[in-house]
Amino acid sequence: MSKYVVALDQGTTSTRCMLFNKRGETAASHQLEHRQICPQSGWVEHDPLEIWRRVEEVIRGAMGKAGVAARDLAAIGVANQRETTLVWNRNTGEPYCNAIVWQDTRTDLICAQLAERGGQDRFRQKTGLPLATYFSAPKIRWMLDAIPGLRRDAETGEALFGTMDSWLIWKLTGGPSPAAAHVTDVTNASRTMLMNLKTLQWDNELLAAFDIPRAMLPAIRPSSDSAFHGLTRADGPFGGEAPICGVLGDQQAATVGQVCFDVGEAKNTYGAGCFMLLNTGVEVVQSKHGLITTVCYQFGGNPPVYALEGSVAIAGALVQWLRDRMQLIDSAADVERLASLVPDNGGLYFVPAFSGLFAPYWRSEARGLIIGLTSFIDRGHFARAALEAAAFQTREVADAMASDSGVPVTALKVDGGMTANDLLMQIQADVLGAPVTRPKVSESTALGAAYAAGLAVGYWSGIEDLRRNWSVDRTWRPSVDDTLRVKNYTMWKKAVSRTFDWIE
Ligand SMILES: Nc1ncnc2c1ncn2[C@@H]1O[C@H](COP(=O)(O)OP(=O)(O)O)[C@@H](O)[C@H]1O
Ligand SMILES: O=P(O)(O)OC[C@H](O)CO
Repeated sequence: MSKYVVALDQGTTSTRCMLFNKRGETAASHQLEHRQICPQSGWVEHDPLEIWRRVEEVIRGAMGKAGVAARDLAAIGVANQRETTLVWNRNTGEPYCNAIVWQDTRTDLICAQLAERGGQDRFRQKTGLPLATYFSAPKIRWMLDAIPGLRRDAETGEALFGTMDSWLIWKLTGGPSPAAAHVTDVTNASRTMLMNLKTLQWDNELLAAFDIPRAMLPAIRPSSDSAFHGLTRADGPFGGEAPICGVLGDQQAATVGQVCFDVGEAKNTYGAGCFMLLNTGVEVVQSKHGLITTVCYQFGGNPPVYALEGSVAIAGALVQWLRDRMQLIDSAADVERLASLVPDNGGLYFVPAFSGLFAPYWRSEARGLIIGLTSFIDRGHFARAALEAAAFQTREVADAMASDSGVPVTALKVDGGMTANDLLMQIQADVLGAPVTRPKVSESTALGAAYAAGLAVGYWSGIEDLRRNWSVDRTWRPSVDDTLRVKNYTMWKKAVSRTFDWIE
């Protein structure tokens, strides 16, 4: 019997490889960051070959720490930053350019032109998404327009498009050998703006509207698939053949890792951004309050399960910005120590609209601001305001979820890199006025990808097995009164309104 299921979590800021046992416990883990490339204002890129090298290193690192070989693995699951767009050559394996990251706003004009007919919600009925720079289709279109010869290669199928899952699976299964798998799963496909949410197929009307050739697109598969997505190559980083049977966008993976399998169950993940997903079952529910509709998961031949999502572009990325660009702190963890030096924000609000504002506003012309500056403000207030920004943005999407579902958020399951920050967790409970619970395995994204893979090969027999694995690490309860909570949130909303209409 195989000992472990392995998960790759290719995130916005870093890549992890984690091995899990049957109880969902971590047997080994290895993680590496990659560069955030910002060539001009509003542009964010990743180097696909650098990310592939990180993937190779973390796989070898985690397998080495656990002392296992490919034959010890029951299955492989992949979770990935969603929407980030890559195009590479099938014959050479060379990317045509850097990946355009989900936070990148260069496609503003493409989106605005498409919205001239039908408005921002022109494709929402089919895709669940507003026309926004966030999603893949405008990014593919930008590449097709900007890179000489790419459209010709795309039309013949020599140029391949993929989100990060497709790229990594193609590499792991031997690309550029002709046998390499060019696939994606329904959750990742639902973020491209090219898939019809109901048919789970690429949609001709959408392809025509964005002018994207079908020949460059991957095959769409279930998230958990016993007829696996591909077999790893013996000469690759796993050092042997193992089946890739689980693929999920990272936020959907975290929803699975947090065992939100019932309608009405939700989780919030704090990574580079912040993403709250609410399981809405097998029905497509359209939001009236600025959320998006997305495929949550599809296990084998079962009907897909959908979710409402509140996507916040900048959360942990703001902490990283304080570290790398402002050099206010040496490590992300330092922000907690600095923020703990002050009892409150001292009247300072930091709205990190670096990529415009996502949910619930969808304002691409907004830009970040810091407001409330007085001579009293010091570095501690900056750190505190940066943490509060994640908590206030989460409150806004929680309010939108409550309005859409008619049920208030009375408790929140959380995970992701930022939840290591205990002060942030207390701030979140205070801002929300509801308890916040972190599970023992806070790497829910990797765990969810492992679950999808393990379910496909019978390593876990069903979702009841997975539910038994979930347990509480710690819960934070609100510690401020309602008057203060309302006052602070009102000031936050006022600060947000000042970011609007900044870009002409
Ligand atoms: N102790 C901490 N306090 C605040 N933010 C943190 C802390 N540790 C990590 N982060 C932030 O969390 C993010 C990393 O979380 P992770 O879940 O790995 O994200 P991703 O999947 O986006 O790469 C980074 O943006 C980092 O700045
Ligand atoms: O890499 P993360 O965890 O910040 O997640 C990024 C999201 O998938 C973007 O939609």
